[in-house]
Amino acid sequence: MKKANLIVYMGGPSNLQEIKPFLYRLFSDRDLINFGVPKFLQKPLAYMIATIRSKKVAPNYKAIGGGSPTVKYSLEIAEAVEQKTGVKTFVGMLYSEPLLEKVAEEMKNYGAEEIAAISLYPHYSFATAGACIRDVKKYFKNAKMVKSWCKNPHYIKWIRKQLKKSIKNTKNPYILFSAHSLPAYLIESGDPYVKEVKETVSLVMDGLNVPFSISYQSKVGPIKWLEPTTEETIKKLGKENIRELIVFPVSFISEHIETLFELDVEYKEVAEKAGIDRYIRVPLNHKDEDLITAISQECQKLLRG
Ligand SMILES: C=CC1=C(C)c2cc3[nH]c(cc4nc(cc5[nH]c(cc1n2)c(C)c5CCC(=O)O)C(CCC(=O)O)=C4C)c(C)c3C=C
Ligand SMILES: [Fe+2]
Repeated sequence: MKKANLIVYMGGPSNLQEIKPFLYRLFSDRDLINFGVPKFLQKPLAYMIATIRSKKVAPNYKAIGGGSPTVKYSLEIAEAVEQKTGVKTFVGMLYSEPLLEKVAEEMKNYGAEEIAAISLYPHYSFATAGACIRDVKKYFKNAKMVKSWCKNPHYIKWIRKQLKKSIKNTKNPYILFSAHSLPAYLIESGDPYVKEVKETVSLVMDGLNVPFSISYQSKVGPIKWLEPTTEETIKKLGKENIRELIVFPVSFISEHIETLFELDVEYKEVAEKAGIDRYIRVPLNHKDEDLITAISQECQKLLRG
């Protein structure tokens, strides 16, 4: 049987022209965001929001080089996983090129019969990894799926290693794990995302004697999202006399708009205004051996035997 790995993710706009179609696909996905309108209105509403939001966020994408590095970095991860596992590794995105729909055709032409699919979200949420699994199953009924990999020892080691490097020359550091937010209605319906983020953080902090907490960033629109927000938490820590703040973007594995702009530009300014002298945002090295090993191991476990 011919084996293949499939890496699935949300994607990102690689240039400014791709922002609107990316946002349209994203807001059309009722599992990612349910506006509470009848199903037939989701797409027209998504089109309206994408039209307005693409203009709002274009300057942010311009500021980080004219597009998102997400697709490029995901392809680099796939290349490294292919080398490590010796198994042909494909990348399919839900909301941008290379669209999963087309990649599934390529995989069928390749003759992939036994497929291990993994999303680049380490933590399971109905909205993210759940949506990836849903779409993989549309094309490959028998694909074996990694649901979540938030406790993989190499993933934990990857975070610890980067954190230790960032803490090295500090005196009284405080670590803030900033996770992507989720609409509160998802958690109320039993979504395990918050629980899984806490599990990762608890494994990472085991034996590290540094104060820490978790906050949530990147909420979109007027509905209720997870709390506390990263912005409010930074302000609060400033008031509590924290002067060295280490920020780790915990639900992400590579750099993108929300690390390079929201954390590095917007929240850096918030921290400065809050009186924090050192604001250290931990970089995400997506090519690191431990991260590649974590993803490779998860795929290998499914294809073994
Ligand atoms: C509207 C609902 C959204 C939910 C729910 C959501 C959850 C969620 N997203 C990530 C990871 C990423 N999100 C990224 C960008 C992004 N996300 C949303 C919306 C939701 N995300 C939007 C509208 C955007 C585009 C940027 C913007 O307009 O603000 C990205 C980066 C994509 C890129 O540009 O490269 C990532 C990565 C997680 C982990 C998550 C919940 C667990
Ligand atoms: Fe998002």
